[in-house]
Order: sequence, then structure tokens, then C-alpha cells
Amino acid sequence: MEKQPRLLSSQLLLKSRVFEVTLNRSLLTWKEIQTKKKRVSGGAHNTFKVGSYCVPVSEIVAVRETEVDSRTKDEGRWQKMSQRSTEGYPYAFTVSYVERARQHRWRCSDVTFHCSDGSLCLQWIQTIREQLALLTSRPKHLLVYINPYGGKQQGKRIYEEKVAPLFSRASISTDVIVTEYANHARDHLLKGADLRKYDGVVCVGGDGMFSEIIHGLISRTQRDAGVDQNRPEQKLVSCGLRIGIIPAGSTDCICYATVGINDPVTSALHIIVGDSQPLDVCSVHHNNTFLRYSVSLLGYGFYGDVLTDSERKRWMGPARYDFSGFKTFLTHHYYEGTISFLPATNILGTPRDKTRCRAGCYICQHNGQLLSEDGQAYKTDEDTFHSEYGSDWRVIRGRFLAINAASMSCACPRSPKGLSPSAHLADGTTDLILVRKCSRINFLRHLLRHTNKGDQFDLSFVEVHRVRRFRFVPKYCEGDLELDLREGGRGLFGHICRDHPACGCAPVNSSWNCDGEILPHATIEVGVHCQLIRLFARGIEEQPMFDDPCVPSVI
Ligand SMILES: Nc1ncnc2c1ncn2[C@@H]1O[C@H](COP(=O)(O)OP(=O)(O)OP(=O)(O)O)[C@@H](O)[C@H]1O
Repeated sequence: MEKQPRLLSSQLLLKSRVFEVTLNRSLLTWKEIQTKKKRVSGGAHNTFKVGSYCVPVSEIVAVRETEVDSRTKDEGRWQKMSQRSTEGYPYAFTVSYVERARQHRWRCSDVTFHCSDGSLCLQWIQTIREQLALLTSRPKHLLVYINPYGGKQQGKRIYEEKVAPLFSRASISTDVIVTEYANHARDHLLKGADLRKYDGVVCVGGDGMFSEIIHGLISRTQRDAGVDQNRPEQKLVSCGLRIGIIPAGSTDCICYATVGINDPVTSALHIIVGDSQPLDVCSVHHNNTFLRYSVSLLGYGFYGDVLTDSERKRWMGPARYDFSGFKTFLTHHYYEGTISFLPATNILGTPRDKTRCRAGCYICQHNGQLLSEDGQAYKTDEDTFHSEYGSDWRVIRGRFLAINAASMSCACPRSPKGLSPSAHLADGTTDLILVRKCSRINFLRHLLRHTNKGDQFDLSFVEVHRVRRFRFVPKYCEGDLELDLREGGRGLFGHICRDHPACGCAPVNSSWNCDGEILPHATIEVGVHCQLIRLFARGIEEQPMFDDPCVPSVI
């Protein structure tokens, strides 16, 4: 790596020890220069224990002057300082920075350096601030929506106690809206918000709240650009504003999949340092009518039925998911229909390889670049649309216990590897998982493999395809599809599908679970929009860097 020129270098006091502190454009480093002798057991040699630490400038949250008296003031709390320990160093500044803890957790830590000279202290503060000001990806003004009823109804408290103090320390100003009803945030984004004022939107809540935000933001972007969302083949315009998620819901799957943990402080720090993680979005249409956007799971059959049943049992609280899951498993319904899909070809990665989507994912970068260069999935509409009905498409008819489209791994604490462990956040594809009719015991084997080391796809009744688009028509609608398309009437379609008297197939029908919402139609058409939105997130970091000598884990 090219050596960066030093911007500042001084001998400063830290916890009664003298350090050589150096700042260049990318790193703040401090290295102890008063070494201590330490006797190694056996006494044959002496070793010198020298502390050396560094923090990337991009992970410095803030720097502030610290009063050194007989006491020092830190965040409103006065701490006693031993006067002797800072004698000769009456000025101080404190650097707040990101420190990594276990399981992808980030913490905001402080290190206070004492200076012998007031102007040197100010020079340090000013120089660090100048470097932070050069980090243009950091947000300065954010629009925050808090769902006070998400999860354990702690959204407001979590924001006020854990997030707002960090934002203010990082000099981020906010406009905060506590939602008063469902879809308040979506409607405000769509109609009321002056988005030019902001560098990003923050959602305090769970996956449902996040879904509201993306619907508001994507729809607003399309409307402003004059794009018709009802056309399934339409290329959508990417959203300019990034979205931050402060987890305060029941499941927080999106947060877990994009940061690696559902921890409000970690997420706040990802926002502050201005991380950026692109995310694919699926558009779901029925009969040329836009229904919803999805970023994680579209599930028909098992996952649709679990959601439908659990919605009727809201009074049970979070236990309803276990109850409905067990009940749906015992019911063992299968559904007949036709699934057609456009496989993602000429890309890196397959749903059964061992790669995992991690921070700076090469596969997402490569495939995203490929798509933006040749526009393979969405050439400019009409041509592509017609060719899609041609030979590139594959058609599978059958009886399915579950049809799932996972646009991300869908990992969560219960299933740490998720529904599709190798799925990517931003490669322009979704993993279509078809679980054909099988015995209960076999289905149980498949389900259990989501929680253990077994390969959930290595079963004769399971297949998985990485696709760009797909359509599903349940058998009970097949005969009527053309009629439905000709009539173009939503009401008529619904009537035929639900009450069809003599189709002869299994009488039960399922619903689509679209990121935790039930869709009103079973016949759907889905297209993946590569990297349509961006989050204030880094993706899951590969290794907690505890062993990296350059990380200030011990001071
Ligand atoms: N003020 C409000 N009153 C009622 N409902 C609201 C309000 N604000 C938002 N909502 C709705 O509450 C629903 C659930 O919220 P949220 O996703 O935050 O929590 P959750 O369902 O507990 O968590 P998860 O989605 O992660 O399981 C969302 O669909 C959202 O539209």
C-alpha cells in the first residue's frame, strides 16, 4: 500500500503514557514510546511491550476538545482525573471512533490525548475535523421515521437513548417523525416530504416499517421521473437517497442480512460513517397492475400459509409464528401450478456454491456492472419483453409444497444461514426455490436443514434456480388466465380464482408472503431490479478483526 504523507505527528499523553500520535489522510495511529520492561518467565530474556494502535479516519465518529482540570467533562458526566497523571499536559482532545466487538457488533469508543500546548491541541482538533469534512459520503441531514408500535414498542426509547446522542455527536441534524398510523411514513415520503433537504432516510422499526419506507421512496422516485410502475417490464429509476435501518421490530431480518446483527448502536454507526450497500428490489405485478416491492422473501405455499394463519393469531404475540408454523407443517398442503422463469445466465455465482455475500462482495460488483453495461435484463423494454417469452424462459408445471424466491440469504438468528445461503444482496437476481410435493418426513428434513449444517437443496424434491424474472400461475387460474388478461379486470380475476367451481385440482389455494405482507393475488409476475436502492450499511464483514494488530482493541 502506498505510504501516505503525514498531516500531523506529535508526542501526546494517553493514560499517563507517552505516545507518538500520527495522522495521515487515511489513518490515525498512536504508538507508545515509553516502553516498559517485562520479564519473561525463566528470566533469560527481557521483552518490550509496545502498544501500537490505529483507526481508519473513515471510522472516526467525531473529535472534541476535552476540559482538563482536576476533573474532565465527558458527555455531560464529570470524571475525576488524577492531576498528577496529566501534569505538564493541561490540554486534551477526545476522538470517538468505531470499535468492533463480537458478532459484527460495533461500539463507539473514546480515546483522549493530552497535549502540553493549547495551540497544538486545537491544531489536532482542526486537522481531524478537516479530514472528516472530506468524507463526502457521510450524511449531514437525515429524515427519521419512528414506528412507536413496532416490536416491543421501544422504537422511540431506542432512538432517543441510543441513536440520537450518537447522531448529535457526529453533528448530524435530523427531522424526526413519530408515525401515527400504518403507512404514515410511506404517504409522507410519497406526498409531503421535501426530499431535497436530506442526505438519507432513517427507519426506526422492523421489516414492515422498512417496507413502508422503500415503497414511499421508490414510488416517489418513479413518479418524479415520470416512470409508470404498473408496467412489469419497465426499468425503474434508482433512488438517490440512502436508507438507514435502526432495528426496533420483531424480526429485523433486513438489518440482520445487511449488517450482520440487529443492534441499534451498530446500525447508527453504519449510518454515521456513511456506509453504502446497494440492494436489489423485486417488483411484483398482477395483470399489469403493480402490487408491491420485495427485498427479501416471496413465498407461496408453506410460507404464505404460515403468514396467513399467524395474522389471525396476532393476539398470541411472537409465539404465533411457531404455532402457525407447526400447524401449517401438519396440514401439509400442496399447490398445483405453473412457474416460468428467466434464468440468470453469464453471471458469477450459483445458488449452490459456497460463496457468501459479504462486505464489498465481488460477485455483486461484477454482476451489477455487467447488467449496467449491457442491460441484459431490461434492454429498453419492448424487445426484451418479447424475447423473454421466447426460448430463454423455462417452464415447470407441478405440485409444490413451497415456492420461494429469496433475494437475499434471509438469514436470521433462528436460521443463521438462511433460506438461500449463497444469495446476493445486489447481483440482480433472486433464488427461486421449488419444493415439490413430498412426504411430511422429507419436508421436515428439508426444513431442519435450514438450521443445521445440511444442504437444504440436496434433496430430490427440491430445486433451486438463480433467476431474473419469474411468473406463477396456480392451476385453478390457468384456464381462465387468457380470459382474465382480456378482460383486464381485477375484480373478475379475483372472483374466478377464488370461487372457481369445477377446476378439479386441490381445492385449497395459498397466498404469497411478500416480505411479511400477504398479497391479494396468487398469479404474479416478478422482476428483479438490480441495485435499485442503497442502504447505510456495509454488508456483513468477513471477519471480526480482533487479531488485526492495527485495531485499537486494547488501550
Ligand atoms: N403509528 C403506527 N401505528 C400502527 N401501525 C404502524 C404505525 N407506524 C407503522 N406502523 C405499521 O406497523 C407495522 C409493523 O411495524 P414494524 O415492522 O416496525 O414492527 P414489527 O412488525 O414488530 O417487526 P418486523 O416487521 O421486523 O417483524 C408496519 O407494517 C407499519 O406499516
